[in-house]
Amino acid sequence: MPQKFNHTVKVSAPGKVILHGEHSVVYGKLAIAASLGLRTTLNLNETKTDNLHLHFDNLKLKLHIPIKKIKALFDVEGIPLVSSYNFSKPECINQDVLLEKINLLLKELLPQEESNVKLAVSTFLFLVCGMLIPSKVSLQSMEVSINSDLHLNSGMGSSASFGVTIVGSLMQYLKLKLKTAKEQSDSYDFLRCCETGTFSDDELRCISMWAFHAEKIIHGNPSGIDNSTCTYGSVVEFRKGEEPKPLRLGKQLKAMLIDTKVPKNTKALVQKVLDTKLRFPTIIENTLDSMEVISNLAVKTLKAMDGKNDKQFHILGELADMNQNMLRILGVSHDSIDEICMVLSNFGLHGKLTGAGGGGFVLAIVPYSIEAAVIQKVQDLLQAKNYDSWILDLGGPGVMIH
Ligand SMILES: Nc1ncnc2c1ncn2[C@@H]1O[C@H](COP(=O)(O)OP(=O)(O)O)[C@@H](O)[C@H]1O
Ligand SMILES: C[C@@](O)(CCOP(=O)(O)O)CC(=O)O
Repeated sequence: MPQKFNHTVKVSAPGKVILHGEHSVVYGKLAIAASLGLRTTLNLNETKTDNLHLHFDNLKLKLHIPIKKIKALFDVEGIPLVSSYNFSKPECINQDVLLEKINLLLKELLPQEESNVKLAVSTFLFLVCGMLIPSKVSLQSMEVSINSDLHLNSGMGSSASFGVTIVGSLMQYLKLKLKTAKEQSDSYDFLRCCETGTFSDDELRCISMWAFHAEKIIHGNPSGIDNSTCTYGSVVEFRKGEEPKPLRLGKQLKAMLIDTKVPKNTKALVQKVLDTKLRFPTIIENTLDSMEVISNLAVKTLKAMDGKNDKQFHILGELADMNQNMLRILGVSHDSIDEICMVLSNFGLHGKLTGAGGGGFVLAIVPYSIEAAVIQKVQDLLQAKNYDSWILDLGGPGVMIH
């Protein structure tokens, strides 16, 4: 075990679900997302071992990387990694050049590992290199453990939660280092050095931006909805390129989440929709437009909820059914999703896929008035078909320092 030494940081961030607008959000349409009570947590401890010790529990990965090998990655001389770079502008970093160097290192360190492990490690190294370069804080040995309550590759935003947790931890670490060393750097003014357990609005914006760039490594062309929701938390309206707008709801929303146990690949599904759009532009564009209308109506309905009766839940249910049909047209549903939606509909619940689809999770908003015995019966029936399910609160806090 590496010896514990000096600074420690603990940060967590939630996962997310998309209530309406997955896929259409990629094309600039309105979406609604909510943070989940399930979180990813990172513990960072400085050590004295000349290594970066990585423990990614969900991937059963334990990896030791010599610090000098990581420092060589951001040896900027001769390589244009950075052009007019500053900490709050991650887009200035030459991501392709940095990732190429990281991938070469990973070929040596993880020759046999599957691509999901390599993507997770390269995301981590990208953030360590990208965020530390402009800070002028020299990298020192540390132990980093990441553990998540979320299911990976299932549409719960595990990759964004993972990215936001890493960015939040590195930001908090930098704040501690800069404060201790009183080092002067461009980032010093930007980061609000404080001992409280909160991030400032500027810092949250910066966390979401860095996490968006990290998401590109795993997703290719993300809309930004996942990193925004995992950073800010709450139930939000989201449109690509804009900051999320929290929906102030009168009462806590609850959802049933059902695991199809079919793994999905977000990057491939986003590409599939694009391919279909290129072949049938009018049909797909009309479908995406209809999804925008559904999201707008869902926002209005959510805002009108007063918790007194189920009127708004009926409308939300109809909108969920329509949205699920649109997602079928886009070609991202799956037999298991259809089977689950059928079971739910027999009990007056309205399921739709959440996230990229192709498997992953089905989401159904739970009306306030539904009896616990009915919920139990639905869950038992789903279990009999080998589908696990949970009732979860929607809209908890975003990234947090512990
Ligand atoms: N807790 C975690 N530890 C390590 N890697 C993670 C973790 N969570 C997510 N990842 C990375 O993100 C990938 C899942 O991303 P993605 O397919 O987008 O699923 P999701 O819909 O859950 O975000 C994983 O294969 C892994 O590379
Ligand atoms: C399909 C999409 O709208 C949501 C993907 O969500 P997830 O990766 O399945 O959690 C893509 C995106 O918005 O970047």
